[in-house]
Amino acid sequence: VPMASPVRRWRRVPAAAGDSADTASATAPVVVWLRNELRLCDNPLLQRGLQLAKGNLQLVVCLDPREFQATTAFGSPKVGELRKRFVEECLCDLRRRVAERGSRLLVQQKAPEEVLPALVSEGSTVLVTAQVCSEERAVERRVRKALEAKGAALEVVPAAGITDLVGPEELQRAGVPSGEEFPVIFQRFFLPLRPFLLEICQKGLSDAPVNLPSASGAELEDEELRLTDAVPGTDIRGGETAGLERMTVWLNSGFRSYKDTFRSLQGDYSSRLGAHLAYGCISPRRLVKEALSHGSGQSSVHVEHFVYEMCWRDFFRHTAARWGTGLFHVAGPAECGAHGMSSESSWKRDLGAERRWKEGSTGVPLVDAAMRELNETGYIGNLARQFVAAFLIEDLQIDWRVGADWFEATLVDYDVHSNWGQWARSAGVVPTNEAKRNRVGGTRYYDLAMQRPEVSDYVRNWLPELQDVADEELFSPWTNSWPIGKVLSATSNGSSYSKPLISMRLKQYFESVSGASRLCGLPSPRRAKKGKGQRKGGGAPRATAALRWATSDSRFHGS
Ligand SMILES: Cc1cc2nc3c(=O)[nH]c(=O)nc-3n(C[C@H](O)[C@H](O)[C@H](O)COP(=O)(O)OP(=O)(O)OC[C@H]3O[C@@H](n4cnc5c(N)ncnc54)[C@H](O)[C@@H]3O)c2cc1C
Repeated sequence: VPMASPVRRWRRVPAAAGDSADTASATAPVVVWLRNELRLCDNPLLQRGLQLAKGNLQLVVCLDPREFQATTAFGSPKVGELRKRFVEECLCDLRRRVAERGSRLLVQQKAPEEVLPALVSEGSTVLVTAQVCSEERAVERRVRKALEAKGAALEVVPAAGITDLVGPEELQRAGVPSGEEFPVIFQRFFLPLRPFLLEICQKGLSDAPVNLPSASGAELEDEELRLTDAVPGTDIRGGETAGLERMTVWLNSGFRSYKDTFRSLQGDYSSRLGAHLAYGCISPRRLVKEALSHGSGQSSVHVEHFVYEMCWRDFFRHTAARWGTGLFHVAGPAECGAHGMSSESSWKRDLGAERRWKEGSTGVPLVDAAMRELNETGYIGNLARQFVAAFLIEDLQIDWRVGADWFEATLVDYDVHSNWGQWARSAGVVPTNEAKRNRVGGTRYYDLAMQRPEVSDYVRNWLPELQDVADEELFSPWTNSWPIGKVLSATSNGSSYSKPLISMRLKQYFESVSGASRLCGLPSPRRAKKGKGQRKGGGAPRATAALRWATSDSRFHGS
């Protein structure tokens, strides 16, 4: 199982000729410290570097072991194998694009506060994009201190136009308060902003620079990026080149029916650009601008819905800034406790149930199919994210952060703001609107899935053991099965499948939908053919190393 066997893919190589100190430029280098803006086009951070640098610009990425080799507070790898591979692809692409323009991208597997001071001299400036979450800001503080000791400065460039669609300036223009006053209800952000979006998104877009000033003076060895063992499963390729290609293909294909398809389970139903947005291979403003001006400027429900979803991404970034570390606490931000939303005592820990949820062996086919897809490909669509979250939270009543943590480990498009923000919403520990509140505890997301024509194919595709199970048993295989042990039960075709880990309420729900399917022909299950792409089993990725964040910075500190 590829995910269970981490491979060492980063190999040190000797420094290239010309990298040594004796070729250092007399001018203090300007360093662009890239984190989540791994692109050359539409990159105001890079533009700022070009503006400041007098012939000596160094581009650097630090693969911080506290992130790339660490386990989380819940014991998952902080970055799973599939996301590591995505990042490698991003860096290979960026390195090639930078080299074509006469410079180089330095990649180091060390903490930035070790790397950056070694690149600067007195009077140097290091540029970085502003971030709002605790771990990122803690690293920034350490870097600033280390740089100051060398007479260099850290300049934090606003995120609007780099990683975010909008910042305080654009919010003010739309009459939306920012910072601590940022609205907690999405519509109060989106509706006033929408009329200004096209104009905002046209700002600051630029082609990739034709040339980049050479980087001299760096005394650090470069590290070769090498993709060794391919990790199968995902069709998401990292890098600016792949991101821009995917954007073009998407805008000319699936995008045209997005509102009808975005909550599907199979097929080309959504952009799959989340990972490129998360690592900044493409600019969110570019994507929204291209979406809005696509099809000769003809806006449609599909364009509108896509832009609406893109704004959710920004909404979570601004609310993360508002909630601070409260977003990572089990009861949510303190101000929500005052609303009586949730308390620590209402959540359980059950390692056995957590393991079965993670590996996709809960015995509930819809949930298991989605979890196996997630483990094998690093991706599931929005609908599947919603119902597996609802299952962990509502049915198992497990601490919602176990789920957020597992998504952090497994999603290729993991984004701290959207992930933790969405999980907190699903758990009801941040204020939500009435509609979302009513959904919590309901079967809305299972209903949406069961109405999808592809739902049976989806389950059979990811659960080969149910391949030949009769249609009327597919969503509730326990109904006609024979118990053969504590964990396994035999299905009517003789293969084994987990006994259900499920509340009576949900058990009855799946029995009734299976019954409805028997009686009314809904949801019209069809049998999928075993094809080449057929997945086998799931399997949880293993932690790659035991490094942890210093507890003082931990997102779970004090929770
Ligand atoms: C429990 C849970 C966890 C999630 N974790 C993440 C995460 O870690 N990273 C992430 O990018 N999204 C997350 N989402 C939101 C959403 O499900 C994904 O953005 C989307 O499914 C990614 O697929 P796509 O790129 O094809 O999106 P598309 O549907 O094509 O949308 C385009 C882009 O808009 C943004 N977007 C779309 N829907 C949402 C949304 N509901 N919230 C925030 N942004 C959105 C994403 O950047 C996405 O790539 C989560 C949702 C849930 C319910």
